[in-house]
Amino acid sequence: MADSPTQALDADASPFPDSFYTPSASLPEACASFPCHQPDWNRCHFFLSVMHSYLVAGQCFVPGSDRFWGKMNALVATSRNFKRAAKLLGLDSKLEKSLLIPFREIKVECTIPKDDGTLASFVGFRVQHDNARGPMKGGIRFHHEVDPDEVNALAQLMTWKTAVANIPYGGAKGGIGCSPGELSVSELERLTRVFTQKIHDLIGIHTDVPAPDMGTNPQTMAWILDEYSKFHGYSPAVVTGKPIDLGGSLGRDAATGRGVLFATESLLADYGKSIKDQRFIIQGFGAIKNPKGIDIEKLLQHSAENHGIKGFNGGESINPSSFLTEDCDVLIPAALGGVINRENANDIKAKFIIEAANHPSDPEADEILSKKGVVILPDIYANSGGVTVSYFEWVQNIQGFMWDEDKVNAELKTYMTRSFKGMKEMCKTHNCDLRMGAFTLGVNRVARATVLRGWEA
Ligand SMILES: NC(=O)C1=CN([C@@H]2O[C@H](COP(=O)(O)OP(=O)(O)OC[C@H]3O[C@@H](n4cnc5c(N)ncnc54)[C@H](OP(=O)(O)O)[C@@H]3O)[C@@H](O)[C@H]2O)C=CC1
Ligand SMILES: O=C(O)CCC(=O)C(=O)O
Repeated sequence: MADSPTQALDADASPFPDSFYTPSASLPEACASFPCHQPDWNRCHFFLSVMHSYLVAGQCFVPGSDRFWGKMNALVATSRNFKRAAKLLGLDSKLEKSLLIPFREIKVECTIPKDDGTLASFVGFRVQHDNARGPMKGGIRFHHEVDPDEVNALAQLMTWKTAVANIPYGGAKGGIGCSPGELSVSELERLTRVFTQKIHDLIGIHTDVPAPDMGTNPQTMAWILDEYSKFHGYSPAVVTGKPIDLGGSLGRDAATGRGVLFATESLLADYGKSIKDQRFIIQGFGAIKNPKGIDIEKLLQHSAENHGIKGFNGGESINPSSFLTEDCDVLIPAALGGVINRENANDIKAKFIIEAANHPSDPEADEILSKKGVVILPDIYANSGGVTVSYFEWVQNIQGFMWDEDKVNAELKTYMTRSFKGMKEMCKTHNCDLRMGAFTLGVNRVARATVLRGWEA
């Protein structure tokens, strides 16, 4: 994987054509644009293997990389969407480059004693992508698949997402490559505290404000808050998604999901449809189906009591590998990135895809799905409810005044509805799909703020 994704993105520094670094350069296409001018799969396959040490893995689809087949590198995919938006907006190329390159990339080693006394080392990342519109904002992920390119892509997505939501933030994202399920609570606490010790002077209330993401939760935020406060004094606004007892906001826990609900309502209303008439697939809770509907209360209760959905009698279990391509009207991927790609896009039966997860579909899938007439509500709008209520939490902490839950939810609805309208207007202006509508909305706001702040050193 690329240690420095921005370096990997700088195609000027390489003898290879731009197309070689783009995700559309599938192997045969890359062959055609290669110096050997030999559109031969096997020769290029060999050549790519030999060049492994020169080219940066993950950016150039090195054979053997899990990014080669099907799943596109997250940073390449995100940057490609950004570049399409920059083109639609007619951005100056220097401004475009400046918006793409992250403000700061942090990589730290985190070693902790495990409960059995042995040592375990992990790598933690925080990529601070852009702060033109305000403090950088974004979650911290604990997951075994965390890699620098993906953290970089997620940080970039946060920049456009906060701009789409029109909240006064930039974008950042962090992560530690670990399997949280295999660590005890005390090991997770030590890991979180060591990570915080390594980054505490680079985050802050007006600099960079972390929050939960996959594998982290309010308890993780409480540890970060406590560790940070040892260095800087008690500072609840330094993280959001905290437990309510430490200044967390009512409604933050459910905010991402509630935002997805408002987003789905807006989209379906646009097509003269409503939620109650649709059949849904929601990824991220386990693979069961019931054509008559699932009793969510019972499922939640079963899951809490049994640590998962296994044994739930209100539905039949299905194969996780065919889950996304089951028959339905609305598909909501709500777990990992890259799950909808050129390998399965053709088999998707849904008419609408609501991206609750970050970057669940890549540009190759977008192209296939658009030809099939599938409408995709993009992540940087669809899942922006989480960071929007994080903003409300930060505001409450700074004001020292707590809002009631009805106010939080009502404000969230106002923000989600407003962003939907803004995104649709951009679709009209630029004659584009919803993904580009959201990207042009976000990128344009960040570009304007950047230019207004000026370039004086
Ligand atoms: N938290 C937030 O506020 C926001 C999160 N997001 C995005 O939403 C997505 C989910 O994040 P979040 O809800 O915080 O994460 P959580 O860790 O709370 O939940 C993730 C869920 O996904 C399941 N899961 C993990 N791996 C897979 C897999 N390979 N296939 C199917 N399901 C899987 C997990 O199951 P199990 O526990 O069994 O592993 C878990 O139930 C991410 O893409 C995140 O970036 C977006 C905006 C805001
Ligand atoms: O709540 C936040 O600050 C960030 C949430 C997040 O990581 C996301 O929207 O992807």
